[in-house]
Amino acid sequence: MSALSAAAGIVPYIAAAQIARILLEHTSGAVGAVWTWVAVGAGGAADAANLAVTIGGPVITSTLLPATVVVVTLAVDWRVAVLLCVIALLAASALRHAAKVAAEAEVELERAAAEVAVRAIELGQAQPVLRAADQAEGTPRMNAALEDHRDTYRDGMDRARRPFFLYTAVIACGFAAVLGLIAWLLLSGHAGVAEAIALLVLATRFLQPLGNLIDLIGALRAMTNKIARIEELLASPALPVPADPVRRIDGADVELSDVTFTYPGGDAPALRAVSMRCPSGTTAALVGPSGSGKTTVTRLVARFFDVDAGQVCVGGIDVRELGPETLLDQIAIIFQDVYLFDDTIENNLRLARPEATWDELREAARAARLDEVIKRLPDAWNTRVGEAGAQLSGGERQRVAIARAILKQARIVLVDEASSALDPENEAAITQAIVNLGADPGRTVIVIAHRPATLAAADQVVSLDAGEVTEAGSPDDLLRTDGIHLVAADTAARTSVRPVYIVETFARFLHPGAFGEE
Ligand SMILES: Nc1ncnc2c1ncn2[C@@H]1O[C@H](COP(=O)(O)OP(=O)(O)OP(=O)(O)O)[C@@H](O)[C@H]1O
Repeated sequence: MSALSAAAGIVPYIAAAQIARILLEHTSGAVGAVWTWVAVGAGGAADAANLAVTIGGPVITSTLLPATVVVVTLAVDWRVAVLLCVIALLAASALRHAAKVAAEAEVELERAAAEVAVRAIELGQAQPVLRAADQAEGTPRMNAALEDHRDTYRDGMDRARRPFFLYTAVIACGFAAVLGLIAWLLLSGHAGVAEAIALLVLATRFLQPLGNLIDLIGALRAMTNKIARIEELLASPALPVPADPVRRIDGADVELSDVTFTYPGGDAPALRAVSMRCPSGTTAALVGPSGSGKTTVTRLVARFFDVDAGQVCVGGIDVRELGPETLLDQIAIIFQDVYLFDDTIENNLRLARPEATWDELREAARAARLDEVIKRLPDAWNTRVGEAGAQLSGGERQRVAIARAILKQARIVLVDEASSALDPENEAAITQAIVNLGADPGRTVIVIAHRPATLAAADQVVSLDAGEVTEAGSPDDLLRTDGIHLVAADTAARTSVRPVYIVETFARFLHPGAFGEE
């Protein structure tokens, strides 16, 4: 057979393969989903359908194209077609195994990656403290933890990669076997040159997309994991919304009656039979050692969780009967670490009420003692605060949050007072800002207090320990009882100030006359 006729002979095969490729590259939907299931392993039909939509095209090309090539090959030589089928089955089974092992390794890998990221952020955030202790590169414990998680991450990467080598080996061996078979067919006279070349082209078209599946399977697995995480999040039960929610709160008093609450998955109740009442227009200071339940009280008032027993009422209405927006419209929460957007001070404030007038902005800033900060800034209200508000100190950021709460006209403000050491100016300003917050007769403030001045300015102090109320009363009442020691211990622990100093400072606030300061 001349070279010309051999070349002419393979044209129909190549044309058939190209037509098949074009057809398959434009096929979508169900077939892709079936093959995606094979590739993804235990992925699930719903995920497969989702994935077929997004990366279905390449998957179809990489899977249906080889299937069609097998059919075309069958017309040329059944033995090569059978061998291709065997290779396809072995490859599918190797791929399923690889996907399963990779999925298991990836869970471990993601946990380690998250841990490494947290440690790295911690290392960055703790730089001031570490530098002060001449340990800028991290404490040995910190570095050991980082090293440990890095090793886990490396192991996970290796474990996830290993099974794919098996798949590559199957494809490579398969190609060698096909070459051998074609050579034997040619040499034994079972196939002519044209047929042998056509079979070679078909085999290449068959194996090439199978090789591409390795890359696709990684993308598919990553997507499946992400979808699983989103589904897990969406599956977490929402708090029940009343069929006919109350849409108006008239008062601002907050009352917890006999509240017992355990966090989902928690072993012990975070609060046990806690009762406290904060009349409208008053400020209640929560104190107690770490883990005593102060934050939990504020979370329950904002209805982040529902109580197990008892009742939380706002304006006399059980928070479970209120529409979620109605409650959150009335509440402002000031966290210890205030997040600010990398925008101007003005825009960071306007977040609370975009339509606020300039007078309202200025008044909120004045009450929050933010005006003096703004005056010092190079562009006053137009100064950008930097990423996460990095241009401002922690105390100044908390003043921005207080100004936001005032601007929002929230009737209930929940404050977790900054516990980090503040300079005297910031400390006095924040205390004054919290006092100003509570000065509005229509507003109730619940503050997790870490400073004597804040305690002294409150209308009542509620002292918690191990989820129970141990003391409650006016600051004066508390001073007369042992409660002051508890307050002193907690505040001292947080501020690294000697308890005796705290007790004395607190007493000076309440009874300046006794210290000759009147
Ligand atoms: N999300 C949570 N899941 C499970 N348990 C939690 C959760 N948050 C807090 N707890 C537990 O509930 C108890 C009360 O915690 P809470 O944060 O209210 O205390 P706290 O007095 O505010 O402490 P701190 O002053 O350290 O912030 C603690 O035992 C704590 O471990």
